[in-house]
Amino acid sequence: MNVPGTFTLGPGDGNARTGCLTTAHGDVETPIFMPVGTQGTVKSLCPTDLHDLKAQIILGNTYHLYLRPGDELVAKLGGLHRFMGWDGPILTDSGGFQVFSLSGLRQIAEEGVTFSSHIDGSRHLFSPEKVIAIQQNLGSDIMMVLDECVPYGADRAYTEKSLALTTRWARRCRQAHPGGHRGQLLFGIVQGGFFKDLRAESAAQLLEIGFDGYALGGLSVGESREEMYDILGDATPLLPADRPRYLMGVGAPRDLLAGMAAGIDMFDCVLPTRNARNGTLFTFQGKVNIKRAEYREDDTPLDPTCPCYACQTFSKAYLRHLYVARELLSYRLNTLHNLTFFSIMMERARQAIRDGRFAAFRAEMEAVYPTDEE
Ligand SMILES: CCCSCc1cc(N)cc2c(=O)[nH]c(N)nc12
Ligand SMILES: [Zn+2]
Repeated sequence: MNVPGTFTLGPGDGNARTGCLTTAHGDVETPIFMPVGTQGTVKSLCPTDLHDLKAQIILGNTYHLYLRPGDELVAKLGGLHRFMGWDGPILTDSGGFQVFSLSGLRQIAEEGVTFSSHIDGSRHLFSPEKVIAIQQNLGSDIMMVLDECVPYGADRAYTEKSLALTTRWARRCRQAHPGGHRGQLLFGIVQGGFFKDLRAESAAQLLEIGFDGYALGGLSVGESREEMYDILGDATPLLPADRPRYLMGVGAPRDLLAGMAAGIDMFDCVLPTRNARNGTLFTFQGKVNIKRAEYREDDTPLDPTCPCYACQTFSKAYLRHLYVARELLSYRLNTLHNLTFFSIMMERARQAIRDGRFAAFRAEMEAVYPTDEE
C-alpha cells in the first residue's frame, strides 16, 4: 500500500488528467467531486448512502466542528471518522473562509483572526497553530492551511497585504505540522485575488514552503464566470503537476468541466446538496425544478438512467409532493439523487479523459448545462 500523500498520475487528455491520491483512509481517484459535510454529516444522508453513491471523500469543517461539538470532544471520542461513522477519506477546510463568511466582529492580525461565534457570540482566536491542532484532533486526512479568502473586488494594495499574511500563516501551519503526523496531509491555498502576478507570487511562495497539495482559493466568491475562468486558466499551470490541485468552492457542472480542462483534480461545492433542499435536481437531460406544477401528475422517474434509490423507486409526482409538503424525505431523496448525478458525471469524466475524448464529453455535457445559465 502506498504511503499517504502518494499521488500517481494516470492517463491525461490535454491539460485534463486522471490520478490517484493515497490517504490514510484509502485512495481517491481523481478528478473528484467532494460532497460537503460541514457539521460532521452530509445533510440528510448516512455514511452507507455515501458509499452507495460511490462518494470517495467528503468534506468537514474546522470552524463549525470547533464551535460545536468541539474538536477536543471529537478527539476524545475517537476522531471525526469514528464520531460520524465514515471510514473513507475526509478533507477539512481550515475555517478561515467560514470566519470571514459567517461570524461577526472579525479582527485580522499577525497572530491570526479573532471572531465571534455565530452560535453564541463568544470570542475566539484562529491562529495557524490553532487550526492545525483542531484538524489534528479531528483526524482529517487532508488539512487546509489558515488563509484569508480576499473578498471579491478588493483592491491591489489590500490583496497584496493579505497575500503576504496568508503566506506567513501558511508557513506557520507547515511548521506546526511538518508532515507524517498520523498520515495527515496538509494543502496550501493560493490567494492573490484577480491579480495574475499576485497569484503567481502566492503560488511560488507556497511551493517554496512545500505542501502535499495545492488549492486555488479566492474563487467562486461572486465573480463572473469569465473572471473565474481567466484566473483558473492562468493560475492552474503554476501549481506543481505532480501534486493534487484543488479548486475550492467549485462548482456547477459546467465549472467542474472547465476546471478539469484546466488541470484541476479536486472540487467541492454545496450546490448539489443545497439545491437538493430547494428542489433543484440535476439530471443528464438538464436541471429539473421538481416543485413545478407540470410534475404534479408525472408518473415517470426523475432520470430513468439514474441508479439512485429515488429514481429507481419513485415518480416525479411523488418527489414533487414530498417537496411541496416539506416532508423530510424530500431532502434525503433529492440529496441522494443529486450526489449520485455528480458522482456519475465525475466517473464519466475520468473515463473520457482515459479514452482521450474529454473535449467531446465536455461538449455533450455543456449542451445540457450551458455556460451562460446560472
Ligand atoms: C467546507 C468548505 C470548503 S471550501 C470553502 C472555500 C470556498 C471558496 N470559494 C474559497 C475558499 C478559500 O479561498 N479559502 C478557504 N479556506 N476555503 C474556501
Ligand atoms: Zn437519481
